[in-house]
Amino acid sequence: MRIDATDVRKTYGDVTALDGLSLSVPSGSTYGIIGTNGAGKSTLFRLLVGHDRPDAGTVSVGGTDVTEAGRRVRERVGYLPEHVGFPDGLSGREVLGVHRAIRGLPKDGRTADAIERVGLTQEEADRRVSGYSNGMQRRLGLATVLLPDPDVLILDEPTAGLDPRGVDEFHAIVGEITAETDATVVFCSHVLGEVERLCDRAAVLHDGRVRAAGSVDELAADAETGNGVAGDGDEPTTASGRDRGGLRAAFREAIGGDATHDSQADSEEVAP
Ligand SMILES: Nc1ncnc2c1ncn2[C@@H]1O[C@H](COP(=O)(O)OP(=O)(O)OP(=O)(O)O)[C@@H](O)[C@H]1O
Repeated sequence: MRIDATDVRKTYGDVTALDGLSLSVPSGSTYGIIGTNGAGKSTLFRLLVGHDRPDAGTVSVGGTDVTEAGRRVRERVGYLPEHVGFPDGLSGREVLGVHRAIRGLPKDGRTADAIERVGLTQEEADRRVSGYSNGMQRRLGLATVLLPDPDVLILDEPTAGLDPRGVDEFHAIVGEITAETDATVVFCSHVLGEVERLCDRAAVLHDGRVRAAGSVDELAADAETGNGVAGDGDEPTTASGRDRGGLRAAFREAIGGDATHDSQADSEEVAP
């Protein structure tokens, strides 16, 4: 399913979170959103699943306007917010059972499948979530969004706080999903190498607007050759900027050399 956001504006009091943002995510792509803190990534994701409404502009998933038919869209979308809380008294398996029931999904073994898919052991799934580590909670969160076999996955900083093994395992899960299904996967991350590794396309958000978007190769190559901000063309370029960390250059160029944000991106680039 493709995703389109057109001229989207969203304010919270005096704060403009999204300032005329437009973005197109082709069906079946793995799309990385990179941006500075406060760029509007989480706001965009909330609008994509109808948890919030734009002040202006339109957001659609699979051609369906999210503002008009949010519930229908959410049936096909798995959304993992940045912070997920689970009731302490329940086991991981029970949490999944509640999610399955709320979504009206059949009891057909999908809970056990989801547990296995995210790398939780069946024994861990029977433990109370109050005793889960951060990594186990992230895995459980991902399992909840995989339950309905969604057409679209929207993941808000899914690897934040994971140790290197957890990050690798998350990458493997995304790799499996993209290899075995035609799901569209959109996630945001501060780790540019992760976006380069996993995504075919990416966008740079800054101050509530898309500053650059396109195939990862194209963005990286354009930044390296000084061709300026890339458009959102369909064909990747042949030059592979991936090998040379070119996405970092694209990010720098897109946010206009803001020194504070730049150093943050650099430091997080090397973080696991
Ligand atoms: N519910 C809200 N109430 C008030 N301001 C908000 C709200 N949600 C977001 N904002 C503001 O909107 C701007 C964009 O926030 P958002 O959380 O979307 O950014 P982000 O790119 O996800 O940031 P981060 O990388 O730090 O998670 C910020 O200035 C933020 O303070």
